[in-house]
Amino acid sequence: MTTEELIAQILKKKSFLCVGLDTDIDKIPPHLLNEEDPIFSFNKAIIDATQHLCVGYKPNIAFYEAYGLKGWRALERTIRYLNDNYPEQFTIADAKRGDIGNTSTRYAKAFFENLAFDSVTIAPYMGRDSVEPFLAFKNKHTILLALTSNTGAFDFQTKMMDGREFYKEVLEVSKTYENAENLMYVVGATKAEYLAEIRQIVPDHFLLVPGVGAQGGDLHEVCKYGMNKNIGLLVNSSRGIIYASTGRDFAEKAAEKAAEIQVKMREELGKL
Ligand SMILES: O=c1ccn([C@@H]2O[C@H](COP(=O)(O)O)[C@@H](O)[C@H]2O)c(=O)[nH]1
Repeated sequence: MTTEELIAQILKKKSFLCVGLDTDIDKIPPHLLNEEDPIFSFNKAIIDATQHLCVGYKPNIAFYEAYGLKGWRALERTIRYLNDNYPEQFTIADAKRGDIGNTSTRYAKAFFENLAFDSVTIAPYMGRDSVEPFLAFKNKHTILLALTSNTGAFDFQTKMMDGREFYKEVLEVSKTYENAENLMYVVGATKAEYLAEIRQIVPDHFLLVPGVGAQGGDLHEVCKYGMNKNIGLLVNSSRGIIYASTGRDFAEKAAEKAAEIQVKMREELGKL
């Protein structure tokens, strides 16, 4: 999917919500456990109930890898279901990969070609040659961790390096990478006050913002400091939406939670 197509979807749906598919078999409604593939059945119901309220889905790969082959099969079915039925949805493999170039190319093929995701999250720590193999894929997006939502972000990301914070170094240096127009960045909603300075460095790139909902980030603050002329935000909520109920009404309740966020997003978009 191109960035222009993503922006068009946001304007059409008046939403920049991404629903996180962090599907944990211990948290899904018990009646689904009798199904042949409970994880996929859960995801399918959540997707069908929320797709009109959001523009993207972000399965976190850890929740699938944890179940071995069964988990990978559920992930494969989920991304295929999305691409076949809702190709307008922007898909994110939250995998946080990155390795020497030769290996990064294989990761890129796994997520962009084999699984056909639109984007993948990447850790910047190994530098240029670990990121550029992902950027080489046309109309695919590489989402680099910049300033993450967790408290551990202060261990390294905000430390000074050559006169500026490390996360700012990540932003500045990555702009010089080949095909940098295919970059997006992760910035945690819990650190919304940093967004104004981040926007000075990357005014045009899209930001993936996790951390509203269960982690307590504030949507209004994120929009105030992070929105640009093309919106430039994809705000993710996982647990706050998908585990709204553990009963048979789980999909309906998830849609209610997604709708609550979408209403606020519509208001924020109205201010543009
Ligand atoms: O800085 C980051 C980077 C990634 N995440 C991931 O986003 C979701 C958030 O889930 P919630 O349930 O809405 O808290 C999850 O997959 C994280 O691994 C993040 O939270 N922060």
